Amino acid sequence: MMRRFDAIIVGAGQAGPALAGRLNDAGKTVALVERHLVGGTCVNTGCKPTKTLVASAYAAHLARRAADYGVTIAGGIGIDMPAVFARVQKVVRDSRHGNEAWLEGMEHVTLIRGHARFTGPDRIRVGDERDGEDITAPLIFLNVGGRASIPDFPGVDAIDPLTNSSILQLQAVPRHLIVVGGSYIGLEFAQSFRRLGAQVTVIEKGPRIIAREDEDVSAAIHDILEKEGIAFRLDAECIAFAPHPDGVACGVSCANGEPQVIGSHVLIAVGRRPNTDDLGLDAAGIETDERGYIQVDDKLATNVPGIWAMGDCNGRGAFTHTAYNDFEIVAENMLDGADRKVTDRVPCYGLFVDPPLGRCGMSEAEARAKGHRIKVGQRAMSRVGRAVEKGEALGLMKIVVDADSDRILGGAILGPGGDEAIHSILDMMQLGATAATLRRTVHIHPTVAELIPTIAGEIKG
Ligand SMILES: Cc1cc2nc3c(=O)[nH]c(=O)nc-3n(C[C@H](O)[C@H](O)[C@H](O)COP(=O)(O)OP(=O)(O)OC[C@H]3O[C@@H](n4cnc5c(N)ncnc54)[C@H](O)[C@@H]3O)c2cc1C
Ligand SMILES: NC(=O)c1ccc[n+]([C@@H]2O[C@H](COP(=O)([O-])OP(=O)(O)OC[C@H]3O[C@@H](n4cnc5c(N)ncnc54)[C@H](O)[C@@H]3O)[C@@H](O)[C@H]2O)c1
Repeated sequence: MMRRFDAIIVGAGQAGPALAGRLNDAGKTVALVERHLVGGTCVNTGCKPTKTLVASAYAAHLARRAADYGVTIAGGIGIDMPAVFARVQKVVRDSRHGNEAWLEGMEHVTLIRGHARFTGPDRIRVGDERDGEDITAPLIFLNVGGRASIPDFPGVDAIDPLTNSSILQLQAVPRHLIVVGGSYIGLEFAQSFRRLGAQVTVIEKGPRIIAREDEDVSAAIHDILEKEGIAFRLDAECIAFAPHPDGVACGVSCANGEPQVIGSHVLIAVGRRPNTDDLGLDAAGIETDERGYIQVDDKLATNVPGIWAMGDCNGRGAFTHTAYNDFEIVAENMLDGADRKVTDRVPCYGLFVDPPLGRCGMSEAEARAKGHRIKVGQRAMSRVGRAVEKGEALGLMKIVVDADSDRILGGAILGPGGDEAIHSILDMMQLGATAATLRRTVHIHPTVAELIPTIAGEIKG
């Protein structure tokens, strides 16, 4: 028997449940298929647990620095790792349960647990051949997300490496955590575990960490992390692993330094891959690129009429806010007669090391590469009053402006509250504002964001 719905959504991550809600309100029957945990990556193994861990790590760091503020802590500080992880798990559980309760309250939505696979352009098999069921709908929305990519490093099968998911199951601080990959995932875990007491080495194949950022931003973050005691091995070309009496030997074959790093645990954080390899896309004729990302147009429609792809699996964003924006685009175009497009959004994201990096639009290097003649306004956090008052004056802020039109092209704020303050530049960019408009805006004293109009007035070619 084939159950029929008005719509099928595969994946209860960041776009699927919200779309189910909109369709439900419009009176449509919806099958929402989820094979694992409601909330997907962000809620269960991504944003939420990591930002909760970052908060514990920040508390430990601040406690160690208490004397800088004239505060004494008798007997030193300790880390109760089971309590740290219990806090992480509670935040995750509460969020997941909240999502589940929200879905259960939707009258026309049926949550079906199981793995979904296309058997035709309008039909999906949930579960295996024997025990599964077939469902069909004229509208299908894919929100299948991604997972950690584990390259075929020599020896990787012999060492049981950690990913962003399994590292959250640890009950104790690793003695020496080797983090392979010096980018968003790797650096957030590296700093958190360092502050919670682990020795940490980051191994990166490129010549610098977070290579998507401008060199000065990348260097400032490297410097901050190194001063906290994190070791870096850059230009690591031939990474290989072998079991070792002390845990794991990681061959790094770098140009300089020891050829091996011996650690107790290895976290692999070298990128993500979309969950599209086991979705039966061929049965529906849905096109992907060579890395498995579903090909979509500017309104997130696939090449097959009636099928859309939202979130990480379409390769047009890799963040929770881009997945959610995908939902808004699809829902408003379909239900409200809107004309929203992916290319209308200004790229933005945070890197939640401490101090955090907030980013929007183009980096300086990107703007130059795209042929813009640019001007840049810049200031070190040591010259930002609020950062100095907080005793957190590490980092920098900068604004990139098109020299010909005076339009704001991008911004970076690495410093206390940088993840929040960046929205002041982001919102101006969404409105297509010029640096002159930003310069005339009055911001609240004393804040980090207060300096944004000042910098907009100091831009140089
Ligand atoms: C460690 C880490 C930290 C992160 N931190 C941040 C952050 O601070 N800010 C930020 O914006 N982003 C962050 N991200 C990225 C963010 O988590 C993702 O961009 C976001 O979760 C993508 O949402 P999604 O809905 O596309 O996919 P997911 O959240 O991955 O959801 C996809 C869902 O589909 C299900 N599914 C897959 N295939 C099938 C199938 N065949 N049948 C049924 N169900 C299926 C999966 O089980 C999953 O529940 C982080 C990611 C990681 C790994
Ligand atoms: N704060 C956030 O919003 C946040 C946090 C975590 C993750 N994410 C999302 O998750 C995605 C994946 O993050 P990520 O950090 O895993 O990947 P990434 O693609 O951002 O970076 C991978 C890093 O690993 C390095 N690398 C690649 N292959 C390697 C190899 N063989 N050996 C050593 N180093 C290697 C790359 O040079 C790069 O520095 C990001 O693109 C981001 O969108 C977002």
